[in-house]
Amino acid sequence: MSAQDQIFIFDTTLRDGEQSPGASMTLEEKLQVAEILDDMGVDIIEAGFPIASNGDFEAVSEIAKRTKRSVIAGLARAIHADIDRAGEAVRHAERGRIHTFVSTSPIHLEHQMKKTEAQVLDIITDTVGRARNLIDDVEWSAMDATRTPIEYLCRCVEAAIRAGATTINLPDTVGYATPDEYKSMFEQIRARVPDADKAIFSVHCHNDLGLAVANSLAGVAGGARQIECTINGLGERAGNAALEEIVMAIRTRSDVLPYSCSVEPRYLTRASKLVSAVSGFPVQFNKAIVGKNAFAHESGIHQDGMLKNAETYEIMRPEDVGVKATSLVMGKHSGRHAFRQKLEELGYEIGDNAFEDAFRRFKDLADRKKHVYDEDIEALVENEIATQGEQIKVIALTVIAGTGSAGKAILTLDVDGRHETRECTGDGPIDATFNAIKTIVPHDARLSLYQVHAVTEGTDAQAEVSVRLESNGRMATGKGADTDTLVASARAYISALNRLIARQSKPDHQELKAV
Ligand SMILES: CC(=O)SCCNC(=O)CCNC(=O)[C@H](O)C(C)(C)COP(=O)(O)OP(=O)(O)OC[C@H]1O[C@@H](n2cnc3c(N)ncnc32)[C@H](O)[C@@H]1OP(=O)(O)O
Ligand SMILES: CC(C)C(=O)C(=O)O
Ligand SMILES: [Mg+2]
Repeated sequence: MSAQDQIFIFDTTLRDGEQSPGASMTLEEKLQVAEILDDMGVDIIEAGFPIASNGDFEAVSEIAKRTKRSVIAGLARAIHADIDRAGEAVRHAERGRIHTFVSTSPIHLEHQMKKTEAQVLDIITDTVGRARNLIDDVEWSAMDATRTPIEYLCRCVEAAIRAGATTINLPDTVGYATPDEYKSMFEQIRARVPDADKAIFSVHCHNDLGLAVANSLAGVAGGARQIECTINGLGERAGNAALEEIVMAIRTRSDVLPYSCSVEPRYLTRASKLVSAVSGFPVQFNKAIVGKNAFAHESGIHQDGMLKNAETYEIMRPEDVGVKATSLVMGKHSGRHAFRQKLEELGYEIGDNAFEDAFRRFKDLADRKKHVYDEDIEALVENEIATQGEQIKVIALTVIAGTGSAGKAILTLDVDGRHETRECTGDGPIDATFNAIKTIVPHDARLSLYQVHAVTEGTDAQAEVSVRLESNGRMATGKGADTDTLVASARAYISALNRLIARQSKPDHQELKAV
């Protein structure tokens, strides 16, 4: 690959990213972000806008002093005081850059700058020249370049290069461009501006129409070799192009994007988490590369494919971006292949009939529960194993409970293949349920333990109930799990009762212990 195919990654999380309303970071937080950006191999870190406040100045200066590898840039308007302040802030950097910008579009010139085209051309020559007197590395940006007539933009770029700008950034400030337009803008400027080859061209895209990454790559196809982007796509309004998406697009599609960049992708997940934590902006679950679901699969057909060969449904390896492993999330869309794999992971080997029963109960559970955790599956399988071959089974339970009346339970049990239903009251719904059991299966066992605990967190968590029954010096403990505590209680009671009955049919000399 030739040197011209190198893409320079310019991260502006600490400047444009911080401009997101509510994303302000403290000095300490900015230092942490700068450190990881430097470690991951970002070429240029835009550390802030030094004239904006003393805090911003201090952050840029500190980052400039501490950063080992990356170029440190400070932003400045086309105003002497801004440029001098930026120069002062990056003075201590191994490699510093002043990034100065001015509007070029008619709407900005008329309404914001209140300047003519000729005045702005003079300002460019003057301010880029001033920056260049302070430092060798000067970037000039044409704010709102994509809404600027191409002839005038050519003259502005020419003036900036002539005054000493080494990087020319043509931002899509308001996220208005389409990929073809953006590519064509770079092609035209590079073809028409004298000495265009003396500068590196740069893209800076906003995501107002969701095109920031596509536009950035289109700009590169048009000849740009620097990409300005942010971690998690943080930035003004809908944000900037996301660094992690750019880096992984270049790596993953090297067949059609023949460029190299020096960012080590293993840091991407860690950087994303850090920026999310310090900015307070959560990362959406389905965000490309760094979203919680970017390497997670729930549907059976995809899980089946993943188990056979990960490339069936994944175009990147999770470990390449710092994610430990693909996760096969168990849920209502999962199939038998994934369920069996999960059971193996959890250390269960069960026969085909028990497997089918457990799978059916898992599907029922997943229909009722948003997240099915490993603990849920463990509870379900333990229950399946424990109740295999049992004489009595819970078929249905309806409970009426509340203030002002006794609890009522309508219970159907399968006893040796016969379904029997009884309605009973009690001191609360659990007492009513246990009374119904006693009515269907009369017995003299005493309840000596009743315990409930939640298998996982959340209001839809499964309850795991333990029940211990004692009779004639023998005891048996049963467990039941369900999202409904009352159903879990009935199952636990029945499980204990089945065991007690089984034990009572064994010879007397066998000592019975709690299971
Ligand atoms: C596309 C971008 O992301 S641009 C960067 C945006 N980022 C920020 O604005 C964050 C930091 N900004 C700030 O802290 C403040 O806006 C400051 C310190 C820069 C300026 O504050 P103030 O002097 O109070 O001005 P205010 O912000 O109200 O208005 C901006 C002024 O800068 C002018 N201006 C805007 N861009 C430029 C530019 N590139 N070059 C020169 N002047 C500019 C505006 O025309 C306006 O000037 P006016 O006061 O003569 O009308
Ligand atoms: C300051 C410039 C580069 C900018 O952020 C933009 O135009 O979006
Ligand atoms: Mg911007």
